[in-house]
Formats: sequence, structure tokens, C-alpha cells
Amino acid sequence: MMKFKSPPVNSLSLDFLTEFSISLEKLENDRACRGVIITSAIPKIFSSGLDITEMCGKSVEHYAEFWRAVQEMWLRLYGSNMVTVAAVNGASPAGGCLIALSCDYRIMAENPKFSIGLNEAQLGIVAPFWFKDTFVNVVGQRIAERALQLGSLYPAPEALKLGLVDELVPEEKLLEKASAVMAQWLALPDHARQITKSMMRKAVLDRLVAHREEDIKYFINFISKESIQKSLRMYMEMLKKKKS
Ligand SMILES: CCCCCCCCCCC/C=C/C(=O)SCCNC(=O)CCNC(=O)[C@H](O)C(C)(C)COP(=O)(O)OP(=O)(O)OC[C@H]1O[C@@H](n2cnc3c(N)ncnc32)[C@H](O)[C@@H]1OP(=O)(O)O
Repeated sequence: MMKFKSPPVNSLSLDFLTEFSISLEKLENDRACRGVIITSAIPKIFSSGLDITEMCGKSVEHYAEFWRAVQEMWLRLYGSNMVTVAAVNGASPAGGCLIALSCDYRIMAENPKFSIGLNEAQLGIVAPFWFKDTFVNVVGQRIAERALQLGSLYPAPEALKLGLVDELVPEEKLLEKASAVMAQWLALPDHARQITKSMMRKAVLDRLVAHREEDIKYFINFISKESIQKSLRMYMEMLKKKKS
């Protein structure tokens, strides 16, 4: 089991992403480890998504390093040979949602206050093609088109209806259920499951691998625009104001 613990809200900073990727690599190389359950140690928060401060007012070199780390995390998780189960025990916007979507199975706590989705459009930014592809592979083209354009965050019951998560369980039963699902998936021979998983995900993974440097350039170009920087600053101010 991997438990995110980066207070206050498990934002995906460069350090967090690097540590996450290294942990995934270690587990992947450990023949005794056939599956991983991903959850959070922070109450009410799975992950608040990419750390916005990493995308604000930094150098081009920093943006490149950060984006490469985001790509690396996704390539490792989406391309993992292990069985991956997300036990979503709190809010899961944007990059948090991407992590859940990249797993093989998503179980969410049945709390309508917890929401999940790719809300980038609400921040005035665009979910990259590989976020979009991952989303489409889970919910299908029509639901993804609407959800991504509106940047919708869905409360747990709605997320279930759309197929964004596979099931809801009472929060106190989340890990028990995740373990039961893991046991069910691990009952199959690894080889057949892994080849099937790779077959289903290969095209989407290959697309980023083939365009990785181009994608970094797009990101830098996009995020460096003054209009985008302004949107992000306003969004951060709004988050801070919400408290007072
Ligand atoms: C041509 C096309 C080219 C495309 C190129 C690519 C373009 C760029 C693509 C970028 C993709 C981005 C993906 C992302 O993941 S962006 C991040 C999106 N995340 C969010 O919108 C979530 C924001 N946060 C919240 O909604 C709430 O914080 C949350 C519900 C998660 C928790 O609420 P709670 O009330 O418990 O906590 P607070 O809001 O008070 O937050 C506590 C402190 O944490 C700070 N915070 C929150 N989220 C983030 C974040 N994502 N990054 C950095 N910091 C964050 C918040 O400001 C509070 O800070 P202070 O205590 O200092 O006030």
C-alpha cells in the first residue's frame, strides 16, 4: 500500500512526483510485489493535483524539470505491470484525478462532499492530450468531451454514475474493499493480465513517449504566457481567500 502524506493537501510538487516515481520503480522491480493500493493518509484529501506554485513565476528550466516529472509519474503508473487500485478517500481534482484514472480500478468513499474530475478548464488551463486520453479510456468520448470542456468536478455519487469511479463504499470500509479487489485481480496469472493491460494502454502511452520533448515545449510555452500566469495567480488567491 502506498499512502500519500504531503500536508496540507497532497499537492503534486516536483519533490512529491520524484519520490512517487522512484517508489513505483522500486515496487515494479520487486518481483515479490504484484500490486499496489494507492490512498492518502490525509483526511478528506486524496490529492489536490499538481502543485500550482510549481507552475507560477518559475524559470523555463524549472517548468521543464517539473513537467518531465509529471510525465514520468504518469508513464510509470499508467504503464505499470502491477495491479493498481486507487482507494480515493477524499477530494481528487485534476492531477489527483489523473492518478486515480491511471490505476486499474477506482474505489471511492461514498461521501458526496468528495469530488473528482479534470477541472483544468476552470483554472483557465488545458488538460494535456495524455490526461484527456486517460480520461477517455475510462469514461468514453462523449462524457469526456463534456466533462473536460466544463472542467467538471463530480461528487462521488455522480462520479459513480459516469463510470469515473468503479464503486463507492463507506469510508471506513475503503481499504478493506480495496484489499478484496486486489486479491480478486491477483488471483489471475500475472502474464495474461499484464499483456492484456499493455495491449489496452499501449497506444496512449506510446503517443506521449513519441512526443515527450514536444509536450514539454508546449507546456513551457503555454504556462509562460502572461495570461495563463495571471489565471493561476488569481486561482491561488481565490483558494486563499476561501478560508477567510
Ligand atoms: C495547447 C495545449 C497545451 C497544454 C499544455 C499543458 C497546460 C498545463 C496543464 C496543467 C495541468 C494541471 C493539472 C493540475 O492538477 S492543476 C491543480 C488543480 N487543482 C485544483 O484545482 C485543486 C485546488 N485545491 C482545492 O480545491 C482545495 O484546496 C481542496 C479541495 C483540494 C482542499 O480544500 P481544503 O479546504 O481542505 O484546503 P485549502 O483549500 O484551504 O488548501 C490548503 C492549502 O493548500 C493550498 N493548495 C490547495 N491546492 C493546491 C494546489 N493544487 N497547489 C498548490 N497549493 C494548493 C491552498 O492554497 C492552501 O494554502 P494556504 O494554507 O497557504 O492558504
